[in-house]
Amino acid sequence: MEIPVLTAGVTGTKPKMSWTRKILLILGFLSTLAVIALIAVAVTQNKPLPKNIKYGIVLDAGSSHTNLYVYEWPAEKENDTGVVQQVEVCKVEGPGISGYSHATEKAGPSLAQCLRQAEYVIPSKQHQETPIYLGATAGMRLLSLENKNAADKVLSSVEKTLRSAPFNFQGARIISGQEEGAYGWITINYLLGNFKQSGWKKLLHSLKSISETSGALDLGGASTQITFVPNELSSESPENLLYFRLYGKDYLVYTHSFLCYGKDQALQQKLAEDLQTMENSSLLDPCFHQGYQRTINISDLFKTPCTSAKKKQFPFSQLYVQGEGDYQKCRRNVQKLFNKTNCPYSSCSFNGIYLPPLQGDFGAFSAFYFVMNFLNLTSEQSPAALDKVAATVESFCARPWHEVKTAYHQIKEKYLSEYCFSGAYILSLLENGYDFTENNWQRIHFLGKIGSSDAGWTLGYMLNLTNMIPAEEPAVPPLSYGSYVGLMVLCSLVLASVLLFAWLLFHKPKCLQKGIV
Ligand SMILES: Nc1nc2c(ncn2[C@@H]2O[C@H](COP(=O)(O)OP(=O)(O)OP(=O)(O)O)[C@@H](O)[C@H]2O)c(=O)[nH]1
Ligand SMILES: [Ca+2]
Repeated sequence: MEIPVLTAGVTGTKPKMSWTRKILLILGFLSTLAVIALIAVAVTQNKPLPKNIKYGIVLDAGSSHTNLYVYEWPAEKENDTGVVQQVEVCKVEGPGISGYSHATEKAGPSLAQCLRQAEYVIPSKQHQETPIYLGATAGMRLLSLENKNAADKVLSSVEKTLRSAPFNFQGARIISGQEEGAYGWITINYLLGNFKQSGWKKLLHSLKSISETSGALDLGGASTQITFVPNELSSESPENLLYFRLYGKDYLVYTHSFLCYGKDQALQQKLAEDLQTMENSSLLDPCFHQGYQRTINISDLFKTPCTSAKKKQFPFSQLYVQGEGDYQKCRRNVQKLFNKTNCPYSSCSFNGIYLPPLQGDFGAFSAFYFVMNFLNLTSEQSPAALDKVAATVESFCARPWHEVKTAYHQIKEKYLSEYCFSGAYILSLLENGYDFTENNWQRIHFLGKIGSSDAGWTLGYMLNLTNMIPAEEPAVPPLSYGSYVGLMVLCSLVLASVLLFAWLLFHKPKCLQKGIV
């Protein structure tokens, strides 16, 4: 076969460029141009569009107080997981809305300041399209049991105020304990990115068959919720089972809300129980620090449906609580709140409520977090073992009140005085109530926030009401923007190199010919 470059090298005369060579050169040039154009088009065409932000507002009308949350998300990514995030939280001054039972018309106006804050955070041209929801929890559940008329008036007052705000009012209602548990579970799993798994993570999970979702533990002032996906499917107690289809996957979730077992109502229950055996008005209470004193109106103690069954005539109208600071005694005292004698199912938590065997990791938030965080027991790097947690609460309870007050002067006295009781109550609820042991204790992760969003039921509630969690997995491009552009560039470079190589092979330039001759 004749190789033209070698012939040219031997003759030494200036070669005249052949037609084929000219064509190859033009082709090479055009290919390079095409590659450059290809890259330019890929980059410009797929450049993310400027963000179009949407907003949503949820008010969490809890038993102890109301919080207003503002969420935002990019409009074009509505159905993706993990794109909604909290941008603002406003704590409403004063008590929770159920605390306005004697001045119902003041419940709505109490929210005005936080609504103004939301108006400030959300651009005014988007006010009208921003949905606003209010969900009331255990405080209002109790009020409606105690005085339905007052509860309705409180909700009307709240609705009137929310309707007068410039947002798109979507409703103000009491949510059920089941909903509260379920939405808390949705919130944390959405924020942890557990619903939608892509590529390798999905494969890894199916190979190891590990639990894909995290359970949720919520401790409020008036109720507490436990929600998780159990290992075995059981239809023993259908009212505790919920079915969801999210992003193309089925979930059968166990949930239960214990009304009267939030930490404030639990304390009321404990004091009401203590009163039953008292002969005078003075109570030496092991759950408060030595030197701490509190006076409680007996009529207030028995107002709530959580204690009303224990109401009787007492020869005194006020209860004088004196702290004793004895954790072990306090634990025994608190333990009595969990009745484990009767269980009509294969397994129970307490008060005859079905509880399947615990499964997987749990995210524990609200007062679980406030209390454990105060006691420095929330570290994820070195999670404390159960005995260390108990020892920490014990030594905190043993500290005299004057010392605690001086050491933590910046903390509200109401919160500070109750950390000892709350620590003992949390341990009792988790250990005696739900049967957590030293073996699975470290699977509880105490968390206040996930990213910028508070752990709680509100985000899950909004995601559900705005249909932002689809039942089926939305069709998404197989590659992300970055990988797509990267792949385009790589293919183009390979193409260009192949062309260049081919050209060099068939039309070796002069400079490369010397060595051959
Ligand atoms: N230490 C501390 N306690 C708090 C804080 N915020 C609220 N609490 C208390 O923790 C308990 C639970 O608070 P939340 O989770 O807000 O309860 P809630 O939503 O009002 O009550 P539910 O309607 O039962 O859910 C209550 O006793 C509150 O008084 C806080 O920032 N620090
Ligand atoms: Ca709550």
